Amino acid sequence: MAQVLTLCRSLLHWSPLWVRSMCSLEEQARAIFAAAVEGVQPDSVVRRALQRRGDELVVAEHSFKLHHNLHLVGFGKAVLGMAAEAERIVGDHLVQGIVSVPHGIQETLQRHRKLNMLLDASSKIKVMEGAKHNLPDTDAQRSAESIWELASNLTERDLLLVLISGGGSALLPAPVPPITLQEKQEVTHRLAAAGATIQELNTVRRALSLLKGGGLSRCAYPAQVVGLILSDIIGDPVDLIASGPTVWSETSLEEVWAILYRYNLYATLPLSVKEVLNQTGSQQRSKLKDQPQQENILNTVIGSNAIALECASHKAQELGLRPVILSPGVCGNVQAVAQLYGLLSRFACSPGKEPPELRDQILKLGQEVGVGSSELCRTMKHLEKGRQESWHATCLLAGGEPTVQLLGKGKGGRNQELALRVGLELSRAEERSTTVFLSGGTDGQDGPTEAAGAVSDRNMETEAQSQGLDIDGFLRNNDSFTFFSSLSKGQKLLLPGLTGTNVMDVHLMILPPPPPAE
Ligand SMILES: Nc1ncnc2c1ncn2[C@@H]1O[C@H](COP(=O)(O)OP(=O)(O)OP(=O)(O)O)[C@@H](O)[C@H]1O
Ligand SMILES: O=C(O)[C@H](O)CO
Repeated sequence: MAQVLTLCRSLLHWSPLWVRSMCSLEEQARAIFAAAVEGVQPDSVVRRALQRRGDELVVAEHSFKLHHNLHLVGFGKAVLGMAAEAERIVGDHLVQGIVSVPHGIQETLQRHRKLNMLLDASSKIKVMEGAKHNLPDTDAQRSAESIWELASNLTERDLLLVLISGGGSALLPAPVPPITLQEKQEVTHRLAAAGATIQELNTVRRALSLLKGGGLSRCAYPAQVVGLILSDIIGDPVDLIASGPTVWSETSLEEVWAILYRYNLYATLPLSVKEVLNQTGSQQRSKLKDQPQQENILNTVIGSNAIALECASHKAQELGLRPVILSPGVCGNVQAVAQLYGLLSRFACSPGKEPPELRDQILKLGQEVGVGSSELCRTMKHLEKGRQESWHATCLLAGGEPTVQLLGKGKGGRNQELALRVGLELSRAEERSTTVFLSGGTDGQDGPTEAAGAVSDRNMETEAQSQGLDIDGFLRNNDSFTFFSSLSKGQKLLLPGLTGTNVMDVHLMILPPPPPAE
């Protein structure tokens, strides 16, 4: 008996190694990324969020009576799949629905055989495509008008399910008159081109729209409104994702003007925009009278980067790795982010004790890229333990949306550029680590390329040199896609195809333990 127990213990002890030997670190990294994306698929997030108990719908522990009183609207890049799943769950009580989705998405989903993300031929939901190239256009404006009309005809008997995901702002344009669509488009385009953040952009969008900033739920009053939100902004701010059409928000005019001044737009603003902003103060006072309607609104985040990282963490564990989640809020310059990952790899791979200055460098850099010192200290503790447990590799997971300063004319994306820069950090580090790094966009598309991201490791530079590829030149030209397409015949590219979801980017680094110190 004792022998059997010992055998079982040793099998349990070594099974991770056995599992690991089944596939390379790179294959494991790819499988973990796939699990992150799988966990935030539009259908699975809706399935987790909507519970059906007879004629009752339960969302975030709130229960709603269903009696053929359900209406559905949606806008965003992932809402077609969300709508298909919602209809599978509560379709028998659905009266009507309208979703505003990107131009060409039905054809693309058909092509990728993502049939579960498409509506049945007998669906009660009308699909309206628009916003070519992610820009609000007259098609999207027509969809917004139809959604407005549906919402404004509801009564207190009705329940409006609102499906929201990234890209929703462009798919629901309803400029406050006399602002024209073109004028609104011009303001947002100029702000984006001047480098405004999504938070700044959507703060301005809310002030110029009838439906954003809670306008849709005001319009649906006195119906109950349930917003199911797939987040694509760091920190999951429900008032800013798709510019918060179901979230009561009081526009701070000072903030809006400050943003317009900051990006030098004030002098050249269309007159209509100035007129609307000047009127906003008095409109807001009248909206305040409607405040009790907030009780009719439930907003819940059903998918986010943090959830994707949790799913990735489970997969890593299944593969016998020691997962640690650094943060779902990595932002800032891609160069600083790459340096941070380089330092964390050094930390994990230092035989014995890490160099004395390393901790301080990591904490300092963390501040620049949105990672707090408590998150970093917790992660370093985990990595330190990994150095001692010499048979388990650690899988460090993070997510967010770093930024790239575009100076060149090449083809690339922030994930491929990050993978390239981390590859360089690993190649040029003194420690000979076997760390593998992966960065990928959960939507399956990194910048204007067909790849979602790429994988890199310490051998990248040597391989590039042997193929005559000048890494620094590719970086200067922001040409990471061309680089990875040429390196090892494109084998390091991450090519999942369109995923149908979007919770920003996922970064993961597999850190095998260093050889024991002599
Ligand atoms: N050549 C390039 N190299 C590196 N990054 C690039 C390049 N061209 C574009 N980008 C980056 O790609 C991003 C735009 O692509 P994409 O549409 O995938 O991102 P997004 O704005 O986050 O959209 P989504 O929210 O749908 O993911 C911008 O952050 C831009 O800086
Ligand atoms: O639609 C939008 O506003 C962006 O995707 C952020 O949510």
